[in-house]
Amino acid sequence: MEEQQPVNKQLKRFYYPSEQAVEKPFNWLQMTRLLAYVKPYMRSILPGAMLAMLLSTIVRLAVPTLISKVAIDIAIRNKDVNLLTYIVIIISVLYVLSYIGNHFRIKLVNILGQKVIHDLRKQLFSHVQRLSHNFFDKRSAGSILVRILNDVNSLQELFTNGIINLLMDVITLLGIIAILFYFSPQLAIAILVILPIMFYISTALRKKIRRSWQDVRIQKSKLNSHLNESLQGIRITQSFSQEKENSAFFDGVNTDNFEKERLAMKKSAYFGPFVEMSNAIGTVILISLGSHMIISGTIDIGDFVLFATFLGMFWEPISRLGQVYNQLLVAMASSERIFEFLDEQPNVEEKPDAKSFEDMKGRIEFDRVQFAYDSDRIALHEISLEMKAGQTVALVGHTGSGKSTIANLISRFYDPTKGQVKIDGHDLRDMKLNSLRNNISVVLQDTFIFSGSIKDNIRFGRPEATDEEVIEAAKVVGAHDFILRLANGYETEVEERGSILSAGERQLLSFARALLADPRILILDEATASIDTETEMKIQHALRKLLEGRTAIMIAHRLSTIREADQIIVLEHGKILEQGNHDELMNKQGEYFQLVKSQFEMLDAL
Ligand SMILES: Nc1ncnc2c1ncn2[C@@H]1O[C@H](COP(=O)(O)OP(=O)(O)OP(=O)(O)O)[C@@H](O)[C@H]1O
Repeated sequence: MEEQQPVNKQLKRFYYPSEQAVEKPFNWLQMTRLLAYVKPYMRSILPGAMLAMLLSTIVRLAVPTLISKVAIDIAIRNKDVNLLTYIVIIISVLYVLSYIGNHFRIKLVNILGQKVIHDLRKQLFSHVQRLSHNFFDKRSAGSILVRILNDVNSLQELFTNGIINLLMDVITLLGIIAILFYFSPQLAIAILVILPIMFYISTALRKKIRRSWQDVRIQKSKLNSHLNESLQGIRITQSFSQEKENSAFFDGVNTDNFEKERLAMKKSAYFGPFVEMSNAIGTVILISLGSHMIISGTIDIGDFVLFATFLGMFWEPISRLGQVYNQLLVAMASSERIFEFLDEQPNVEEKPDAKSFEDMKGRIEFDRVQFAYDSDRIALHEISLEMKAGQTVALVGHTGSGKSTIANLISRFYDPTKGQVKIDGHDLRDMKLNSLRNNISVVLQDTFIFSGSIKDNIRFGRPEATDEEVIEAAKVVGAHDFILRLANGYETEVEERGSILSAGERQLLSFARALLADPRILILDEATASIDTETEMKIQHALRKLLEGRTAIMIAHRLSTIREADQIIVLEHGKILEQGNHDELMNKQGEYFQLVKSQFEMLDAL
């Protein structure tokens, strides 16, 4: 613990904002929305589960009543062996029914819970997938993961056991109270008078216990976050020899976790004995008052046995009700977070009457386009440009000048705040998103390789492509040779992010992927940055092939890739400074000329 503080204070690292409240006040509206997920199963699973639950509850109440009021008070008192035999048979049949009822209740309720969770997770995932880039800009992947996994999981308990248990417990409690009052209102009042006091104390105790377990959960999530971050950044940690600091921080979080868990256990340990004590008080009242009542003939021995049995059965549902209440509060917080995601609408929306691109040519126009990611920082200032179909256009400029932003607007990952982005004369906002994006391939510097075979990674954009087409695409971009050198060639399985491949190899794979998808518009965002100059020379030819007949937007710092472009657009602070081909811009001796000069000076200095 001591070691953790200085590390934390000095470094301002490993900052994990606490999870939002783990529980929220009960909210009917939200509960109704949550319960709507059970609706599809109202006719299939739910009636069976309810029936099974009712059956086992009735047996639970009927057996003690039969034993006390019929077996003891009638059969035993009158020494009626026949009646006793009947009762034994009836009770046996009831228990068999209860067994069957319980079996089906547990089975059906679990299926119901799993189905609801499955539906909810499916809906959440497909909704999140459709959200726009700005949604992902604002959130870490980890926090989205937590909602799709943990928040949905925390609803599972409510849907599997919670709701049915709630009904079962309420019915059991009301049943017990009704039976007790029916047979002896006086004794019932005497025993149940302690109920509100016990209920109050147990609720207060539970609240404390609940808070402690919330602390444990928050601490656990910090532990998870740290573990996750540490494993992801292990290479950097090792290369900067920060293992000791990292371990010290982990020790701190781990110890905190232990402390919180110890505290929660300590508080929880009060609850069991408290329930026993409540039982004991009830029993004392029952024995002292009940025995007097038997002697005075106010009640029968059977009533006494009935009260004693029900008293023992009373606390279980009460304590479980508290548990369901906890589940409800946790579910409120989780469902609030889930609904917040589900209510999020994509910023980039498709109009209902959106049209499809028929045979896109690839002429791109920006008509006085202004764009800002945040309202206070403008990334593009009313720029106008035209990229003719089939042209290769290089976007050049300092870091942060707006090159990737232009590419993002062409793919319509964002909509301009002012002006229009058009392809073949159509405003992108009037077109179907799929029909636009099916015509565009983007190759980024940090290309993403999915887990799976090399072959399937190449055919990512066109899953129906044949093996021959995959190999042909790899050959054209010069990836074929290195793929053949892998353990299983095209069938080699790569892990998530393709860490067994070098950055350059991953890049070549993404070229093959782009070529196979055969887009009309190709965006290469710093795509050749990870490839060494020699390989780049080799693939220049492949690159030309890749660009052939398509409109290509290349974002590059390297002169060799830029100079062959038909058009070079020089950007600065979101504005176009210069435009033209290499020779024109060199003659102009402006910003581009300076950029080229500085690259040569840098090379000379080496
Ligand atoms: N997702 C985002 N959210 C908010 N601001 C962003 C986002 N992406 C980029 N920006 C900002 O927009 C401006 C333009 O960024 P852009 O990525 O277009 O630059 P770039 O020219 O491609 O830079 P680089 O050469 O470094 O890739 C920068 O000021 C950047 O900080």
